[in-house]
Amino acid sequence: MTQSSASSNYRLHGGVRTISEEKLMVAVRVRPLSGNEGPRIVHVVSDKMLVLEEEADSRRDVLRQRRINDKHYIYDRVFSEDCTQEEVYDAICAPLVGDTLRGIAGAVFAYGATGAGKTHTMTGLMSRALSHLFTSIAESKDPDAYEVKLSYIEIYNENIRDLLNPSAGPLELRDEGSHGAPVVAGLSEVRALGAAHVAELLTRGDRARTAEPTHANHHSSRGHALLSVTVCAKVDEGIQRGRLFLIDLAGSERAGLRARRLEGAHINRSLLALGNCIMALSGGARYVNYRDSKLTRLLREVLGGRCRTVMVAHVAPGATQRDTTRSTLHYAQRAAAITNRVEREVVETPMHLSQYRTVINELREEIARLKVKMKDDRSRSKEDLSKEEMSREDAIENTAHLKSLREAIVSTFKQQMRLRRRLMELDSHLLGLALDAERQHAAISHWEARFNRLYKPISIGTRLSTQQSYRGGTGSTGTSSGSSAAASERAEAEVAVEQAWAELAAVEREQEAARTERARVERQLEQVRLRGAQLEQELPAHIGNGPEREVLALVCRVHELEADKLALQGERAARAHDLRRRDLALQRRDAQRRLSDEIITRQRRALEELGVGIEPELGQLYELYQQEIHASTYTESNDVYTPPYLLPPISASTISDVRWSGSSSGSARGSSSGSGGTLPFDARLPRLAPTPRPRTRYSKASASTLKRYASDDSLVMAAPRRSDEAS
Ligand SMILES: Nc1ncnc2c1ncn2[C@@H]1O[C@H](COP(=O)(O)OP(=O)(O)OP(=O)(O)O)[C@@H](O)[C@H]1O
Repeated sequence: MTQSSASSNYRLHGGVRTISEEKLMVAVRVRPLSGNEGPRIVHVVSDKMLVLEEEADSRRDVLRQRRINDKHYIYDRVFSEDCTQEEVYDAICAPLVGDTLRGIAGAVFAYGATGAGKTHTMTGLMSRALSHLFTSIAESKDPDAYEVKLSYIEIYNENIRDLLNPSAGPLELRDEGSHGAPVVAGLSEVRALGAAHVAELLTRGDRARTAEPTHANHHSSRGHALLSVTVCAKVDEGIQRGRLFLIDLAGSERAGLRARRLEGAHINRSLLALGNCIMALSGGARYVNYRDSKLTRLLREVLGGRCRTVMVAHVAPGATQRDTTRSTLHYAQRAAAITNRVEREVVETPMHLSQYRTVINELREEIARLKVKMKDDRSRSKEDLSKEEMSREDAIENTAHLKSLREAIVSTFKQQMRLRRRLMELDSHLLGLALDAERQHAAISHWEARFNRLYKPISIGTRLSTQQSYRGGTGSTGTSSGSSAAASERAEAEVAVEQAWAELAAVEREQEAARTERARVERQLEQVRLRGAQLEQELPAHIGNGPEREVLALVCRVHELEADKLALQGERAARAHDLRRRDLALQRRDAQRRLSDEIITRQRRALEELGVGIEPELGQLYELYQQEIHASTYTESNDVYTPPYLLPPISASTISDVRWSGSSSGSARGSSSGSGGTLPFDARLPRLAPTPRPRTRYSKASASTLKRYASDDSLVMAAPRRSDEAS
């Protein structure tokens, strides 16, 4: 697998073609009755209809009243508790997998109250969809033409977490791109190698989800989970991109434990925003406010966008759930009125900036040459025509020759454009691979810093054994003092690092293959260019007045338009690339800051354990640092948000020793003025630990890469060199 993009786009754009306008498919799944939820009030009548028993208004004629009040609901599909996971998959998700392979985006989202069965359904769909996808690819004509990538995020307390890289901090959601597409900056997209690999990734992601017991569900998901599967395939027009979004929403819940109020409020707020979007879209509103929550911003394509979307509403059948069931069924009915414009997406491959420039320059040169020839020829042909009358036979012969010449010129031009595009694709691919490599280095670096050790090699072939010398490592094995959490984190680190090395090796192999292919295409392009030049040489002698000249002028115009188009694409690519570069830099800063936090926290603990006082100025710096972190993690929407990175307060005893009250309250925003602060600097303070030895492999690689970023406007980023790594 390869973790690739520095950002993931949740909106589809590029060369798209509308397939059809379609209503959302709405299905309802009723889960089995559980022991403590009263008598059954939801009855599945058919695979399209269910009945919700309502309470009788009066005690007289209860049966009659009930019949009047009971409400019938009709949906595209209703699944009773007897329906298997397989049946649900076949009915709603299997067709979307076929679509994904054809470049069409599809989505399934599970909706409903807590404990209604959303995660149960989505877990079944996710594993089946991915194994179906890989089977279909394997059975296709050209399995190698496909590439599958996964990203998996959770929105928890309005923060976006990368479930495939949970140690990364909260990710930023940006509106960018030509359509204001929401982009999750810094999200890892992992290239999936096969069904088994995907199963492992999903397990890893699911383990990282936030779950707590609630009154209705002992393992309740407390955040919304969005799995995005992207399938790219090479087609004649460019790269066809199909996407499948599988979304497990958190369930709404009435106010519960104090500790859960915050997350409950966030869940309810985002679900309310989602409900509002559903109501607005189903009512045909001209303006739909997606901006009220991150969830709705991310689901913009899924609701009222370009996806073929299925909503699976989940209900519990018991009487105690009547209100939530009614509300869920109501929203599901409204959602059925939403229309999406389903489209097939073929994106032109993003190109490499320097390549844009080269191609544009070449095109402009070609245009200039053709124009000169036309000009020369016009004057000459006028002279010629005035001096000598061309025989009729010659004229016919010339016209025929010119026609075939013109066709040959146009054909070589097309070939050149195709080969140039291929070159750009390869450059762009190489650029992506370099970023992939960088990302793997960053992942290894993260774990090495986390455990202050160099990781042991893994045996995944001869290639990796060359890395052994570097990774022989000096770090301690870091034997944990028995904490099982620490042990499991270490085990996770081992697996993550092992995968990172394996991916690095895969990336290098791919880089090699891409370079070979690039050299081959370059040779081919040179031959075609020579041929084109020869054909142009023939032009002046044969061109005449009239329609031929017009056609030639048209060829020039086509060249000009192509050049203009490329110039525009180049600008767009430069902007996109710049953003990716900034994302990577931000990620680095974030990692550095975490490391600083860790160092400061440990040093503070050491100070406490040694019972030494700290000088007031240092105390104030701690306080300032804490406030800075608080300010930078405090977001508008999180008015009751607790920043995750607060450093632990210094214990009261240490503080009282120094009569400095700065952070003794433990408050993130405690006063830093201090009441004392008169104690001189304590000579027993431990020295700062020496700066951790930089990981040569990563630091050098990143330094050289960043330097290139700064100085080289060609935007080509080289993968870290082996010589760097070995040192
Ligand atoms: N169709 C079903 N058949 C059998 N068991 C089910 C079914 N649906 C749900 N369950 C069981 O009901 C319990 C609650 O389901 P689940 O965790 O999927 O609910 P949820 O809607 O995701 O809840 P939350 O929003 O709190 O995460 C689980 O123990 C699950 O195994």
